[in-house]
Amino acid sequence: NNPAVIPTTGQYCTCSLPSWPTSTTCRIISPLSSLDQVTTSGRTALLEPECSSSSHATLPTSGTSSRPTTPTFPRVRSSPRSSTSWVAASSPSTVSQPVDSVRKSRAYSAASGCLQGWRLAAATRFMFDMAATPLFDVDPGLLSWDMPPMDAAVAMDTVMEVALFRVMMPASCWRLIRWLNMDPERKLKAAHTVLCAFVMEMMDRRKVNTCRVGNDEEQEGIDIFSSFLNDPDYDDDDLLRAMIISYMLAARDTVGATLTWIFYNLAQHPKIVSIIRKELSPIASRKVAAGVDSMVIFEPNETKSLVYLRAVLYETLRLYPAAPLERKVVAADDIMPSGHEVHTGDTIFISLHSMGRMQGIWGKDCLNYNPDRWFSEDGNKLRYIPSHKFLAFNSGPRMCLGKDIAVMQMKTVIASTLWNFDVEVMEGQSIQPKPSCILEMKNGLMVKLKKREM
Ligand code: HEM
Repeated sequence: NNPAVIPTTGQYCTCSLPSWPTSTTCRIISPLSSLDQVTTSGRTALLEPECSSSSHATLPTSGTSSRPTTPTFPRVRSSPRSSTSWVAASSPSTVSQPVDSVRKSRAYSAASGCLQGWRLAAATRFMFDMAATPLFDVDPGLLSWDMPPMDAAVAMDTVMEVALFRVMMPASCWRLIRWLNMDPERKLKAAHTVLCAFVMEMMDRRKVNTCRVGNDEEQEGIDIFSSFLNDPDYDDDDLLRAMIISYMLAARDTVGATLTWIFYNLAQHPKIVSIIRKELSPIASRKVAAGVDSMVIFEPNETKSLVYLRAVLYETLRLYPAAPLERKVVAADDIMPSGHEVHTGDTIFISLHSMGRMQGIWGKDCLNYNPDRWFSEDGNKLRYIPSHKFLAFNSGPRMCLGKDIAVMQMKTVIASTLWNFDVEVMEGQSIQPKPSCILEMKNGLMVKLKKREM
């Protein structure tokens, strides 16, 4: 309705993600344009909204290969704490080496030197199991004691890596590479084979237990795979397999990356943690009264009504959108509300990462982590924010189909973790985003979990 006017071409915003493409036809267009009208490929327009950060820079216009410098993310300040129950790390699924200071810390030695293996295995395995469960209602069991091989999880990492390459490259380029069977397309092919085998196995395991379900009410509570099995449009196994792989890719790293940013932000905002715990308290008390003694686990239906927790999720996704870059292709010539002309075949990149930090959209405190902004004036209920303003789950007909599942999964994980543990981010880590289609932390996040005394 009131698009931000971005007057000049060729600006590049350094508070955005690193490794973004510069393009010969690089242009800047308002983010509040009508997204429905942009959909299929050709020239590239870079939709890089104005940004409120002081790191905003102007780079030379079209035709340059210059890139913005990587934004510097804060280093985590040290905080003196001694007792450690155990050490955990969330996302990303591939972490190279633990940071030196972390390796030297007491926590690391307490974990008998196997922290790195644990980080890699647990974060990846947890997210994989979590993504697979609503899909198949089959637990792949990656966290079981015998630590089965996780080829499918590694294959998914490869797919995400190559996805970024494909997003940045013109289709003709990666198609040629695919035809020549060279990397990264060759790696993608191998990963695809592994994923297909995994999905086939899960489908076979699941089909054994599947029964037909009828109306919507009966469908409630069934896994996603079963709902496809009962749909005559998906009676082709290849199509079904492709659909399931899409869901796995859409579901795993988005939730994993968001959880990481949530715990990172909460560790710096103890007041917000207290408010979340206050919101959880009545549910936890009921459970304790009913006889739960050690760990209080929050079930999905119990977290539905937790509005403050939802606001925390949205606030995190505003500043750290799991899918930071939307790529759209213009279906028909048009003029955007901002006055920018777009032409059939133009490719448009929308930086959700920048949009979440724009003063024109979120106000003067746009860079502050403040869940209260999501509440109505009286502070009682969540205010309506249109999806074209808060684009983290996309807007229009291609909106995220897993939004409710994602919110439910994240709420249960955060509620159960925060109620039972104090989460402390370990000192000395370099917090940086990773150049990827998903806004993951480059080095993961190391935290100490200490059982709360209650
Ligand atoms: C924090 C969590 C998540 C975020 C931020 C997120 C965000 C998004 C975004 C931005 C898109 C649009 C992509 C595009 O077209 O460019 C999308 C699509 C999609 N998402 Fe999610 N997603 C999340 C979790 C999930 C989960 C858990 C599932 C499945 C269980 C899921 C399933 C899908 C599917 C199937 C699509 C494709 C929809 C279509 O093209 O019609 N997502 N998601």
